[in-house]
Amino acid sequence: MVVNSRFISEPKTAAIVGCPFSGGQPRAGVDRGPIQMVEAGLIDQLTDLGWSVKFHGHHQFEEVNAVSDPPIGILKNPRLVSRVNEAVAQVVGDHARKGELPVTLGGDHSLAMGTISGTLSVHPETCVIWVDAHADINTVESTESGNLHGMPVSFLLGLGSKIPEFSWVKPLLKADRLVYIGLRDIDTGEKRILRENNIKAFSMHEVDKYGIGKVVEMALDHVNPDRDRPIHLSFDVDALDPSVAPSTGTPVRGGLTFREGHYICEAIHETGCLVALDLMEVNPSLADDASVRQTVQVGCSLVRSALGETLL
Ligand SMILES: NC(=[NH2+])NCCC[C@H](N)C(=O)O
Ligand SMILES: [Mn+2]
Ligand SMILES: [Mn+2]
Repeated sequence: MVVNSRFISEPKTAAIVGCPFSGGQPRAGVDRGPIQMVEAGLIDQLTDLGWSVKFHGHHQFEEVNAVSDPPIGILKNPRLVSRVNEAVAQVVGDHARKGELPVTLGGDHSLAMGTISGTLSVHPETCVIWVDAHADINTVESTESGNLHGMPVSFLLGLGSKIPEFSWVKPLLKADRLVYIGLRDIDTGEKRILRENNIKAFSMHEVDKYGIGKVVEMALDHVNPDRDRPIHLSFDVDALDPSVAPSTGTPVRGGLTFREGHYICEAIHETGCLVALDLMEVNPSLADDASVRQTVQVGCSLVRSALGETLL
């Protein structure tokens, strides 16, 4: 197996950043996602692909958990989410600085505030490909739920009013370096934000219209026209149809097929530009045992595809 990745040093090392964290949303159990993916054999699977894999156990957020954390406005667990993400940004940045590929396993998608901050601190030219049913771009003003997993992108872009607690998040992501694939459940306020900031998004409508091959090509042409910029792929497992990945906190029907999800990962691997990967929102406490096993396995196979597994 040939690992294709021009920004990663030899020997190609994948650093698993296990983040058992659920504070960005209300449903218990999403903190078990990374634990189950590792237990399902992900480390060995990546080793078999030719990676040297670093994994020193899941990150512990207990100390952070202890702080008293009343809502700020309607934002829930703001201090907890902020501190955990600040730590994640540090860890992801440290791995990236060493030329390793950080693979962050969530946990809820608020963690991307940390992972993408970490990546951008090392690779400022990075573009972000966000694969999700949701845009996760609510601002402090627009959020209706107050769940921070619906907001990380607005923090990274510097949109909305600033909260002192999150002052460590630098707005290093430019709107034209971000592209979405798989969207189908966007809040009214988010639609306006996407429009006003001219953010490129390929919803399921475009996936149906053009096919996934063309959509990925157009997405890359937008954020990475010469295929020379580093890519951070942030994959929310709820981008997949609930029949493919049922165990997740905010499932939305009409999603990506198994192959469409894997195709995205394979095509991004082929660019050789991947510098960081997130696999988020696997919640093993939702749905029956068979559905949980299926979702955990899909999570592992998406990671393998992004790290070079091919069908032939
Ligand atoms: N990462 C996710 N699953 N996000 C779901 C977000 C749902 C909704 N837009 C909200 O802001 O609450
Ligand atoms: Mn989502
Ligand atoms: Mn998400």
